[in-house]
Amino acid sequence: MSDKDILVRAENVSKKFCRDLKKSLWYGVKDSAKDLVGGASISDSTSVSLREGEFWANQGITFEVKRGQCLGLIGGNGAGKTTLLKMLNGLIKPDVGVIQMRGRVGALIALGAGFNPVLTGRENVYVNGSILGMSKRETSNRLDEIVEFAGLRDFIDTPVKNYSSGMQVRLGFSTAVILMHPDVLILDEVLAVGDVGFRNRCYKKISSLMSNAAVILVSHSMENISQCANSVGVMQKGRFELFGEVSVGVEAYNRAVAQDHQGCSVSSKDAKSLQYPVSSAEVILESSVVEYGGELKVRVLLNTQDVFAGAEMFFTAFDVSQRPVMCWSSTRNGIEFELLEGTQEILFSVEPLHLHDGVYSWSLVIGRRKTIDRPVSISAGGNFEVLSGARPLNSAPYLPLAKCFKVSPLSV
Ligand SMILES: Nc1ncnc2c1ncn2[C@@H]1O[C@H](COP(=O)(O)OP(=O)(O)OP(=O)(O)O)[C@@H](O)[C@H]1O
Repeated sequence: MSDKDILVRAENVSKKFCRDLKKSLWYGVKDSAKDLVGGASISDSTSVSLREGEFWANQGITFEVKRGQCLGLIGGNGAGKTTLLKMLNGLIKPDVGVIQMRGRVGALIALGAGFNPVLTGRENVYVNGSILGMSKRETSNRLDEIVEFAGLRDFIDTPVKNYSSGMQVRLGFSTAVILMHPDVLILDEVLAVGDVGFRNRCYKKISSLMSNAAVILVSHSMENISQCANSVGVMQKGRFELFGEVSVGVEAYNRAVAQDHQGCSVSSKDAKSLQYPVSSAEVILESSVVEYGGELKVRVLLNTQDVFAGAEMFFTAFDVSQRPVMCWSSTRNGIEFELLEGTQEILFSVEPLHLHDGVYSWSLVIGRRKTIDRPVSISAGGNFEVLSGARPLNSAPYLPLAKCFKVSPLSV
């Protein structure tokens, strides 16, 4: 691959923001005035140093993405991923460093990015086409494909302000990919609001686009990152903590999350995770680090508003690619139990843990047994790590046993 195939290049890029709105506005006025008078240079001391209230949202970012490559950007909330994408797309400019983009850039960074809410979907596609310098006929030639891919045939003449967030993303993605034929495609987490079917179509489209383009993808789903990316940048506090192989980056990220979250709690406000009669739940692993062959002790604190008979519990572990590698189920272990009314503690241990070295994510689901129509009552998740005794991992998920299982009421 020659230098011509490098479509994205960032060299020592840094961006600072100010936490205080008033100061931020004042600094903005001062910087603009300075720009007008002489132009602030990269070595300008106000550019490279922080003033009161400022912080680095991105610092010293250097990387390249070539044609045919997909870079995944991962990191916790506020790590600086979106800020970097905005600089790559030219929405904001770096305070320090240089960004070079080659070819046409298609980006989906915010919901409905670039769409005029009062115009219909169709009108927005034409507006986007004319911004790209396309004739009406050229846009018309691609409109059918855009509408088809977005699955919005019945809504293409509806104003975009009446679209759901998923519909906005559908049109945004289709326009960015099919209308623009981008050389560089930049995608933020927004795809997450699309339904599973549309997301799968998007990932297929991204794979086919990659033969001729470079893709930069931000996602909190390690499954999506593992599926699409062939290199990864792990961001923390605006810097690349690690840059390189996907599996190494995902594992490092999961390890950091595991240290942060040994347990997980959900309250009744989290309607997706919790259903009547459970009003709050906390799931705690006794230790987030377990030896190969050891046991994983799990403590669940539940508050239920009613007796919940015929309950069933699943504890599933997933590897870095989000493939299930172990599934423990109370029913398979011959355990019948019911949730009591009020506060209670459920203790159980999963063993033996035949998982090789690495970081795993887990999910815990309690549902009503055999009722598929109301399957989930609580669902929670976090991470744990297995140490020592690396052994080959069976490709099929395995079903461990329970050493003990106990439900006891707790007085509050
Ligand atoms: N316009 C702005 N003014 C001030 N601070 C900002 C601005 N935009 C972003 N920030 C801050 O910069 C930091 C990085 O934000 P950014 O949106 O890049 O994080 P992120 O990694 O994309 O997070 P998430 O995963 O939650 O989307 C955060 O502390 C955020 O509050």
